[in-house]
Amino acid sequence: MGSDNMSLKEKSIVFIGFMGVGKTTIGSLVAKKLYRDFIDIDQEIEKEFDMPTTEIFKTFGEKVFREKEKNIIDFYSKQKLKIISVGGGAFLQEEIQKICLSNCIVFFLDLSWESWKERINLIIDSRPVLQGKSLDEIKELFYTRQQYYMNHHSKVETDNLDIESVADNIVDALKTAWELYDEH
Ligand SMILES: Nc1ncnc2c1ncn2[C@@H]1O[C@H](COP(=O)(O)OP(=O)(O)OP(=O)(O)O)[C@@H](O)[C@H]1O
Ligand SMILES: O=C(O)C1=C[C@@H](O)[C@@H](O)[C@H](O)C1
Ligand SMILES: [Mg+2]
Repeated sequence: MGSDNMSLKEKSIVFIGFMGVGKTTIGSLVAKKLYRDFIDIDQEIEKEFDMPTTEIFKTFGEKVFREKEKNIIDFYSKQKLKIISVGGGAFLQEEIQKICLSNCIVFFLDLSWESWKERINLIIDSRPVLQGKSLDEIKELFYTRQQYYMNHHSKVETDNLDIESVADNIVDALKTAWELYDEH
C-alpha cells in the first residue's frame, strides 16, 4: 500500500475530527477553492444504502455501517486530487487510519468542547451516536475520541473562526507545503 508514485500535490486531502467540527462544510469549501472533487464519506454511504445514516444504524446496525465506511474510504483515498471528509467515527478503525495516513494528507479539525457544545442542536438529529446521550456522556465521548484524531499530519484550529477563514488557512498551509516539499 502507499502512494509513493504520487507527488505531494497530487495526494488527496482527508479531514478528520469529532462530529460537527465542520469536516463536511469546510471540506467542500476547500474543494471549491482548489477546484477539486469533494467526497463526503457519510454521503457516499447514504447513497449506497439509499437511506439516511440514522436509518442505516437502525436497519443494519453500526457494524455494517463501519464496514461500508472502511471500503469506501479505501476506494477514494487511493485516488489522486480528491478532498475527502470522513465521518467522525472513521478513525476509530486502525485500518482506516493507516489507509488515510499512508495515501493522503490528513488534517485534523480541532474544536474545543466549550465551542462544540454550542453547536449541538445543529447536528443531534442526524447523528445516531449522539442520540439518547446526556450532555455529560457526550462530553466523555468527545474527550475519549480525541486520542484517535491525534493521528494526523496537520492540526487546524477552528475555535472562533468562521468557515471561510478556516478554509483559507488550510489552503494557505497546503500551498506552503506544496512549494516547500515538492521537487519541481
Ligand atoms: N467554523 C464554523 N463556525 C460556525 N459553524 C460551523 C463551523 N464549522 C461548521 N459549522 C456548522 O456546524 C455544523 C456541523 O458541521 P459539519 O456538518 O460540517 O460537521 P462534520 O464535521 O461534517 O460532522 P460529522 O462528522 O457528523 O459529519 C453545520 O451546521 C455547520 O454549518
Ligand atoms: O462519530 C461517529 O461515530 C459518526 C459520525 C458521523 O459522521 C457518521 O459517520 C455517523 O453518524 C457516525
Ligand atoms: Mg460530515
